[in-house]
Amino acid sequence: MSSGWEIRMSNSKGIPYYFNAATKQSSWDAPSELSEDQIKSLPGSQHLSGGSSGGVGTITASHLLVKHKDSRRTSSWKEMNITRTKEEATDILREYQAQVGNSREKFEELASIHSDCSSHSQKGNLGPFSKGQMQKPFEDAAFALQVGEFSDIISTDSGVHIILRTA
Ligand SMILES: Cn1nc(-c2ccccc2)cc1C(=O)N[C@H](Cc1nc2ccccc2[nH]1)C(=O)O
Repeated sequence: MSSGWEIRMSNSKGIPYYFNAATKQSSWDAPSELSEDQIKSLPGSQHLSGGSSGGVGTITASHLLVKHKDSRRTSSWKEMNITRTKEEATDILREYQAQVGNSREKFEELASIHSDCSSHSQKGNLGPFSKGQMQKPFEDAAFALQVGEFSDIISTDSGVHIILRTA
């Protein structure tokens, strides 16, 4: 007998939630009455990180990148030749961090406007990725996050970043 539960993807938050079509209940957390195996067998389980769509150990994250003169690529969709220093880039990103607080909406707004990554066009969303795909400092920080959590400022060869894990 089906429990009526299914897993859906929240478009506004970009993270999965549990919905029961019979009772119309919805919850960000897995229903306590379901076992791990039952959850993995629910309709929509591919939305769970590590589901069939992304493979084992796949997460989804967004980021806001500020490049500097020592970045691997010193141009972006915004600027042909980025000359700010790493210290200046970090100060800029700290200001964005203060404006974002814990707001995903504000983060996406600022990433869309200010991120020096071409993912700015997707509100900073990089899509799903597994270990071994991103620069190591970025991967380490992103995989250490819980879904919905922001990283502190981290540095890669591309510049300085703030990461939000979304799935
Ligand atoms: C890894 N990646 N994904 C996208 C992307 C994803 C979805 C939609 C559009 C662009 C862009 C990039 C990328 O490497 N962008 C670079 C900057 C950059 N360097 C990164 C290092 C780690 C993670 C993300 C990063 N983004 C650029 O534009 O110069």
